[in-house]
Amino acid sequence: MSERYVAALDQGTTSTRCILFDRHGRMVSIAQREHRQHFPHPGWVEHDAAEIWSVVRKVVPQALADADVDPSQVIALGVTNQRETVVLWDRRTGQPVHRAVVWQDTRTVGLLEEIAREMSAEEIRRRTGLPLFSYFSGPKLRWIFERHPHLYERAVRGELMFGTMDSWIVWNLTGGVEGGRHVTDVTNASRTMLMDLDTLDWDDDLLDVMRVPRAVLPEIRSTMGTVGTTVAPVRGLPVAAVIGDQQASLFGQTAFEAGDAKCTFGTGSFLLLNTGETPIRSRHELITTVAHRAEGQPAVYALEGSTAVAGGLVQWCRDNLGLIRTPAEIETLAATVSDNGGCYVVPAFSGLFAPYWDPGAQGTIVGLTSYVSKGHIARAVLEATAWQTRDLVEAMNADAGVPARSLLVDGGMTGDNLLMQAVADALGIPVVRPIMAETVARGAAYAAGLTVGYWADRNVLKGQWQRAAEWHPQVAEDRRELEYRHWQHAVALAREWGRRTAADRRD
Ligand SMILES: Nc1ncnc2c1ncn2[C@@H]1O[C@H](COP(=O)(O)OP(=O)(O)O)[C@@H](O)[C@H]1O
Ligand SMILES: O=P(O)(O)OC[C@H](O)CO
Repeated sequence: MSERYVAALDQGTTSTRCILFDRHGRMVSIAQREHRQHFPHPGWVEHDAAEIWSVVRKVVPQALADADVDPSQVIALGVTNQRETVVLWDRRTGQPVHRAVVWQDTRTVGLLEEIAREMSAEEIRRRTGLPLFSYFSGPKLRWIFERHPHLYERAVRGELMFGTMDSWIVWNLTGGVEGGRHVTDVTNASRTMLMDLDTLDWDDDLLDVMRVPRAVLPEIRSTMGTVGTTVAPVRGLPVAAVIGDQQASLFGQTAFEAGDAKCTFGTGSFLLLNTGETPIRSRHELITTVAHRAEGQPAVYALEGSTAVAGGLVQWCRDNLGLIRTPAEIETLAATVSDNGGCYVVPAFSGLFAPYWDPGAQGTIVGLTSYVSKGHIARAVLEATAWQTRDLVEAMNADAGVPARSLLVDGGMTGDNLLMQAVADALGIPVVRPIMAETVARGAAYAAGLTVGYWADRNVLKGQWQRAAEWHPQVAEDRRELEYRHWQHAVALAREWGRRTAADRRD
C-alpha cells in the first residue's frame, strides 16, 4: 500500500503554507506564498480574503505535487489560521463584501467606550476571558455594520456569512456556494468576544452589544473532529481539525499537560500556558482562551499573553525604513555593535497588548544621540521582542504563582540567534527550541492525525519532540534589571505620548 500523509494548511498574517507530514512527524513538502497587507489609514490593517483563498488554491496542490503525493494518500487535513480577523461574505456569490479587518487593526478604539456603556469591560471579561480591546472580532464586526448599514440589513436577512479566517477557508474548501460547511472551532470562537467561555456557545447579550445578527454566525465545532471533505482545490481530503494558530503551536510543541507552556515569535508573539480543563481567570492582564477540544471531551483551556508586534517590527524596518533587505539581515546589522547604545524601541503600532492593554500607546524610539548608529537601532528592534517577552513572563509567573524555569520557543524569528540570546538574557532563564520549526502547522497536523487515528495517541507525538538549540543567560543580574527598568520607562513614555496627543489625532 502506498504511504499515507497528513496535511496542514496554515493561513498566517503574512503568508499561507501547506505542509505534508509523514507518520514520523517529518515534513515531506512545504509550499508557501505571501499575500498583500493593506494599510489604508494609520492603525488600519486589512487583507483581501479572496486573495487569501486564491493563495490557498495554489499552495495545497503545490505541496502535494512537490512530494509526488496523490490526494487519496492524504488521510486528513488540519486547518490553522491567524485568529480574530473578520471576514464577511455573500452567501450566494461567495465573494467577500468587505476587506477582512485584521487582528492588528485599531480602528475600533473609539467604539470601545460606547461598547463599555452597554456592557462593562469586567462583565465582558467574565463571560469571554478577554479584555475589551480592538484586537478581538466583536468590535470589528460592530464597526463594519455601523459604517455600512446596508450590510447590516443584508446580514439580518441572512444574505451574509461571518467567520474568522478558518471559517472562510473551510467553507471554500468544502464547496463554497455549492454547500460549503459554515463552521468554526472553539479555539477560534473563543477569540471573537461573542462566545461564553463556560458554555462554549454564542452569547445572546454579547451578540446584541456587538450588533451581530445570529444569521451570520458559523456553527461552533470541536477542534478535533471531521467537519467535511474538500471539494476544492483538490477533492477528497477529510478536514479533520480546525484550530487557531497559537493554540496549534501549543499542540505542536506537545504541550498537552496543565503547566506546559510555549512562546511563538512570528508577526506578533504569543505566550500560552496550558491550564487543563479549568478556565483560569488571570489577575495579571492575561487572556483566558480555549487551547483545544476533542469531540465529546471537555475543553482544555490556556492563559495567553499576546503582543501585537514582534517580527512585524523587523518587517517594518525592511518595508518602511529600507534598513534591511531581508528579515535575517537584522541580526547581521545588530551584530555590528555590542549593545543598544542606550536606545529602546517600543513598537506600539496597535496600541500595546498584554499586559498593558493600552489602545492609545504609540510607537516610540527613545535614547537617541549622535552616537546611535543603525546597528544600535537594529539591536533595540530585537531587544524590544525580548523585553516584551519579559513583560509576558512576569505576568504569567504572577498568575501561576511559580516562576518558569525555562521557556520553550518556536516561530519564524527563532532562527535569529542574537534575538534568542537577548530573550534568555532578558528573562534570566534558558530558552529552548525544538528541531521542528513549523510548530503551528505541526499542531494542526497532529490534531487532524489524532482525529482519524493516523497517530495512536499523544504519547507517540511526544516521542517526536526533539531539542535543537538552547540559549543560557549571559548577562549579570544587576545589568539585566537596569536594562529592564529602562525598557519600562520607554513603555511609560510610549503610553504618555499616546495620551497627550490623543485629542489631536481624533480630529
Ligand atoms: N532571522 C530573523 N530575525 C528576525 N526576525 C525574523 C527573522 N526571520 C523572520 N523574521 C520575522 O518573523 C516573522 C515571520 O515569522 P512567521 O512565524 O512566519 O510569522 P507569521 O506566521 O506571523 O506570518 C516576520 O515578521 C519576519 O519579519
Ligand atoms: O498568523 P500569526 O502567526 O501572525 O498569528 C496571529 C495571531 O493568531 C493573532 O492572534
